This record gives sequence, structure tokens and C-alpha cells, in this order.
Amino acid sequence: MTTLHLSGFPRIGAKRELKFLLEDYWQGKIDEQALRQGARELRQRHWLLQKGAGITLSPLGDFSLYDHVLDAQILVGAIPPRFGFDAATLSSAQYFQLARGNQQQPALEMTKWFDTNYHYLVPEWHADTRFAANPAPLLAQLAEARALGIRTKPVLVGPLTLLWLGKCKGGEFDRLQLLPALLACYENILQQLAAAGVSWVQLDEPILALDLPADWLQAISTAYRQLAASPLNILLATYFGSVAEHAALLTTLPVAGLHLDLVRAPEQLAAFAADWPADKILSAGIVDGRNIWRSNLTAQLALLEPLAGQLGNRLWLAPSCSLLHCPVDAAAETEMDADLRSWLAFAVQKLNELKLLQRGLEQGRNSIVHELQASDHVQAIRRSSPLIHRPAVQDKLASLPPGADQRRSPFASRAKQQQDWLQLPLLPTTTIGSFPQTASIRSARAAFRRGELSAADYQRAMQEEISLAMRRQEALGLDVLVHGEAERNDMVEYFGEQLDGFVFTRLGWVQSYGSRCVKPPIIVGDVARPQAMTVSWAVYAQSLTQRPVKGMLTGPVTLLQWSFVRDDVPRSTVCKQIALALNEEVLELENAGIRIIQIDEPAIREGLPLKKAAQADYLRWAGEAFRLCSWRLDDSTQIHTHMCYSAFGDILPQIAALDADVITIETSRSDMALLQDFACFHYPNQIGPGVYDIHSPRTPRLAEMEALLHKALQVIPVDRLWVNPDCGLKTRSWPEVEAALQRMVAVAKNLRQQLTVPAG
Ligand SMILES: Nc1nc2c(c(=O)[nH]1)N[C@@H](CNc1ccc(C(=O)N[C@@H](CCC(=O)N[C@@H](CCC(=O)N[C@@H](CCC(=O)O)C(=O)O)C(=O)O)C(=O)O)cc1)CN2
Ligand code: MET
Ligand SMILES: [Zn+2]
Repeated sequence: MTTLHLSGFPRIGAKRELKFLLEDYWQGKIDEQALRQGARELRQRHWLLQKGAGITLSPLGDFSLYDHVLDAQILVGAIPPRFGFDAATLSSAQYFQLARGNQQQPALEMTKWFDTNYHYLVPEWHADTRFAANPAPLLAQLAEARALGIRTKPVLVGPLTLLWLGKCKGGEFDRLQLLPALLACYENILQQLAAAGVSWVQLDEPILALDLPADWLQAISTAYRQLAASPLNILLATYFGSVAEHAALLTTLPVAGLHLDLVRAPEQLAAFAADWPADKILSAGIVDGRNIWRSNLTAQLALLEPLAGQLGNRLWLAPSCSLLHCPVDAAAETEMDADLRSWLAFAVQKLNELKLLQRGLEQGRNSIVHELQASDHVQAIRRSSPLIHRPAVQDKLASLPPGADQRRSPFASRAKQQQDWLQLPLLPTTTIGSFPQTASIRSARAAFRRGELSAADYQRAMQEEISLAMRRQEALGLDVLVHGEAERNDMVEYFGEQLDGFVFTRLGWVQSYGSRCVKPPIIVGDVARPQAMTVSWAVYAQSLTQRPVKGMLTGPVTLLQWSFVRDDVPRSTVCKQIALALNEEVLELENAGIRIIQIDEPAIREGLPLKKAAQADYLRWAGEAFRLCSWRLDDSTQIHTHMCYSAFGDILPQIAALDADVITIETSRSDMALLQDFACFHYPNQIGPGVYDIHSPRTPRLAEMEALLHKALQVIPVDRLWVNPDCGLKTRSWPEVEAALQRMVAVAKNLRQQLTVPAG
């Protein structure tokens, strides 16, 4: 039998059960035992579901109460010493303090997992970091699986990837110095797993899809030669890109098997298949773990059949990567057009696709003839569907005049025209857009969706929230106000719901971090804007105040990046179509008197291709798409952008080339490391480096924010510096927001005075 296996199943649950367990626990509504019991039930449900679908080897360790990279740090006994906790005896309360911070310590930094919208907690490496194997939590889950009769394979973050993902603390040093001790720890873990009767372990090394420096490649070789001496069979897993250039290295490592992502990089197979060693498993990542389109089974079988002929049972089948990045079950989308739904495969459907491919390989195509016909039919329907093709959009994009992506005048001239009417003080204060998404906002929206609240009543309720946010901002003394985004379920989904070419799900939740989830919309066809999306809310907010209100849009790259994107045209085309739709919105806002407009692009860095060779092209079209949003805009209208959740140091020139008048950017959690980059690269326009971390419930201290601003002033001229938080405030409560902003405004006013009143 062809082995079917997984790198991971979505842990959040089809109905976000884990989210609600966590939030109830954090709020003290349930105790630790109830949390653990709920988590156990989810794991069991997911394993049984996989067993029912015919999965041979289920993943173990893919479930996490917060983040699997945090769990990996605990597994190797290396949690940041600043907390003073012991990994071996860590309590649940301590576990969540690592993830969410406490009054003394900020949380571990959070950043994007490769080019996904999933955030992991960043390990903190010190030159003297020690490791200690701590496999007890894993062994406990192994026992749970066994009790259900489930065969599992632990799936662990590999040692090199774990080292790579961490940051050096207490001065720069070579992280590879830690490798010998870390390897000894992994050996110990593998031995204990083997002693418990485990026969296969999967070690994930997605860093192999990056452009790895030579010493890291050498370290891969050393590490796996050493680990392969363990009594376990090691499946070395790569994903998110091609590892073809390492074929010679990877095929000669003494590991038992290798997993390749044949969805992202099918072409890499050629580099491996011909000389595949007779003693190794080849795991084909054949079903897309990163997108939701139903597989083209005929094409996939064509790719697999020669391999199966060559390798027999040494060919394993799997999704391309963990299904963490997919929603759970498309069958739950009962409100979706049935045709459309038949184009989709979520995690549950993907398991079934694996099963069909297995049968097709083992019993021949005839054994799945109906399924192949159905799959071909869907491919054909999609190609010709009127849901997809909007010739007017294609024409508009094809006939853009040259220079459509440039403002009329250079920044210096625009800045003057803008300040002429804005008359902002030195160090202007603002926020990033969203205010708390309170229970009353969400329940109003839920009632509206259920038809229990009329459209007019819903609009009144949201206006009430906006007016509350306006009064609070005026009382706080902020300079540039926002309407607060009460009416948005999510900054991407909200636009997806209103644009043609997008469809959205009811239950397509994907974990973003911890208990937080997103429901990525699905871009099925050409994108167009049937009507204004944000104008009436912004105009209403502006009617309540004399101060300028900043309009709020999500940018084209972020709408692309945080959606499931059609796979039949280039991403650059989709992105520019979105930009043209946003441009219509920008012009309508300007026309309605909203003359500061923020176009959020938090995902611009995350969309950067993992391989350097592809990056320049991406940055070119992404920049073009962003700038297209401001086509035909007046110079006196001020464009802001906002970025967060990533390290931006390596793309500062391209960020500058977006030519936004103002950028607000996350900095505080990395202790303004970004400012060091600014010291080297002189950012030409205005900038608001975030002065406090919005992810932590703790109130930022005055002195902290002041110190950050002083640091910023060393590299950014005072007349180009803004004062703002790191990101939007939707996940916080109003008391937290008011306490923090009160201090932030006080710091800005204080500094303003110091800077304008000459000393003495
Ligand atoms: N797409 C996207 N990606 C992103 C971000 C982002 O904001 N959006 N930010 C970064 C990640 N940060 C994030 C921060 C917060 C949340 C977040 O708060 N998510 C919410 C869901 C937001 C949402 O869709 N809310 C809907 C639905 C809410 C809901 O659960 N409604 C209940 C009813 C609730 C009630 O009756 O009170 C239901 O429908 O059953 C709404 O407001 O309408 C959550 O997990 O809780 C997600 C990501 C990076 N990636
Ligand atoms: C993830 S970036 C968030 C930007 C958005 N305007 C907000 O304030 O929530
Ligand atoms: Zn943000």
C-alpha cells in the first residue's frame, strides 16, 4: 500500500473550538483541566477523521495550544531566560505568558512563518543557550493516539530551521555555534521517541527552500549524518519551494526519506527522480496545502504514475505542506453556490484527494474513472465560467497610460501642499485604523447577518460606535483621527465581500496566531468594484470633527496575499486589477473630502518570494500596484501606508519607492531594530515608527515610548516623524486603548515642547 501521511492538520477546529477554549480559559471562564480536555477532544477528532479518510501515518505534535515553534522551543528546553521559567516544569499559565507577555516581560516576538499569514513565536538565542530534551508532552500525546488505535509520526521543526528562525540576543554571534548542543538534544529526543516505540519521525527543514549560506548547507549535512545514526527512520521534509539545487546533498544524506513540495515546485522532481536511491522513501507533496482549489487529479496522476512505477511502495503521498494554512471542510459552506463549492477542496477534501490518488496508482485509472471525469469537468467549467471573465477590467488594465503609477509631483512639493491645509503640529499623533472590536459590535453584526437586525439598524449601530470612537479620540487629543473600522469583520474579508471577483466563506477559518483566526476570501475571477466600499463611513466620521479624518483601505498586495488566489492568471495581474478597483475608491474618497487616505500594506514583505532570484520581479509589480491606487490623485491629498509583522530592513529601498507620503511601521517589538536600518538607508518621506506593542495587554510606560522616540530622532528628521502605535487596536479593550494612547499623546506633547522651546 502506498503510504499516505500529513505534515499537519488545522488545529483550530472546524468551528474554531480551540479559539473559544483558549479565550474562555484566559478569561477565567473555564479551568486548566477543561482547556486540556477540550484540546484532547480536538486532537482525537482530527486523528479519527484522518483514520476514516485512510491516512496511514497521522502527524503527532502538529497540535499546539498556541504555536508549534513555541512548542519546539519547550521541547528542546530553550525558552527565553528573561522569564525565569523552567521548560521541564512549565505550567499552563507560564506557557501563555511566553506567548502573550506578562507585566514584567513582553511576549516573545511574533513573525511570519515563511511566506504565509501564520505567525510563530521567535526563539531567542544567547551565546550560552543550553538545551535539555523535554519530550514528555509529545509522549503524552503519543499515548492518546495509541489509545485510539492511530499510528502517528511525530512532526518536529528541524534543528537547523529552529536555529535559523531564532534571533540572537545579547550581541551578535553565529547561531551555528549552538548546533552541536542542539543536535545532542535532538538525538536524546529521538532516542526517547524510539524507546516509546515510534518508528518514523518527520523533521521539517523548510529553510532548504531559501537561498541558504554555504555554512548552513554544510550544517544540514553534518546534522543529518549525526541524527541518522538514531534508531528512528527520519523523513526530512522540505516545502514552500524548490530544493533542486541541493539534490546532490539531499539524496546522499543517510536519512530514510525526503519530502518534496511538488505543488509549489513540480519541476524539482526531475532533479531527484532519475537517481533516486534504492533505500529511500520519496514523499510527494502532491495536494496543495496552501490553496483551496480542487486538485486536477488527471494531471497529478500523470505526474505520479511513472514515479510509482519506479519506486513502488517507496513512493509516499502527502499534501505539499501542513494543512494548517487551509480551512477545515468545504462541505460546511452550504450557503455558497454549489458550482463554486465544487471547485474547492479544504483539508477534509484534500485527505480524500490523497485517497483517490492512492487508489488510482494502485488499482489503475479505471478504478477512479468517475472521480477523474468529475475533476476534469471542474477544470473545464472553471476555464469558461462567466464568474471569472470581465473583459472591461482586462481592457482597462491593458490600456493604462504611461506614468499611471506616479504621483503628479515629487514628495517635497506634495508635503508642502499637504501641510498648507493640514497645519499639523510637530510629531503629529495618530493611530493605525482600528479600535476595539467589542462584543457589542460583533453581536450587532452577527444579528444583522442572521436577519435579526435591519440594514438601517445595523448602520445606526455602527455609526454609534464610530461616533464613540471620534469622541474618545478628540478627548485624547490625537491629531489625525480614524473612524475605527467598527463595520469591518476583517480588513481583507470586508473588501472581498464588496468586490466582484471575490467569494467568501462562512466557516473557512484559518489560524493566524494563537486564538486569532482569519477567513481569507477566495479570488475566483477578474476583480471589479461595483460601488463605493468605505466612503459613507469615512464621511460620517468626518462630519463629527474639525480634525482631519484618515480614510482607511487595505492595499492591493495585502488583499492578494491574504486571500486564496485564482491559479489561472499571474498574481501580478490579479494584484493590479485590485489596485484599479482601489483607485476608484481613493478618488471617490478624495472627492468626498477625505484627503488623508491610508492604504495598508502589512503583507508586502510576506509576499516576497523566498528565493532571491524571484524577488526583484515581485517587488517591481507589487510597487506598481500600490502606486496605481493613487493614479490621478491631487498632490495635496496625503497617502499613508502601514506595515507590520515582518522585518522590513532588507526591502527599505523598495518601501521608499512606494512613495507614500507617510508610513507607519511596526518597530517596538524588535526594540526599534528597524531604526538601525533607517540609519543606513535614509528614508525620504515621513515615518511613524510604532512606539508601543499593541499585542500585549500591558500599558506601555511613558519612559519606554520616550526612549523609542529619542532613538528615532537620531535617524529621522524631526519634521518627518509621526507618533503612533505599532498596529491597529481592534484586539484590545477600550480601557487598555485609552490608557495607552493617553500616555502616547502625553509623550508626544512633552517632546514637542522640549523641541520647540529653546533650552534655558
Ligand atoms: N486577514 C487578516 N490577516 C491578518 C491580519 C488581519 O487583520 N486580517 N492581521 C494580522 C494578524 N492579526 C490578526 C488580528 C486579529 C484577528 C482577529 O481578531 N480575528 C478575529 C475574527 C475577525 C472576524 O472575522 N470577525 C467577524 C466574525 C466574528 C465572529 O466570530 N462572530 C461570531 C458571532 C460573535 C457574536 O455573536 O458576538 C459568529 O459569526 O459566530 C466579525 O467581526 O463579524 C478572531 O479570531 O476572533 C485576526 C488576525 C496579520 N494577518
Ligand atoms: C495588520 S495591519 C492592520 C491595519 C488596520 N488599519 C488596523 O488598524 O487594524
Ligand atoms: Zn498592522
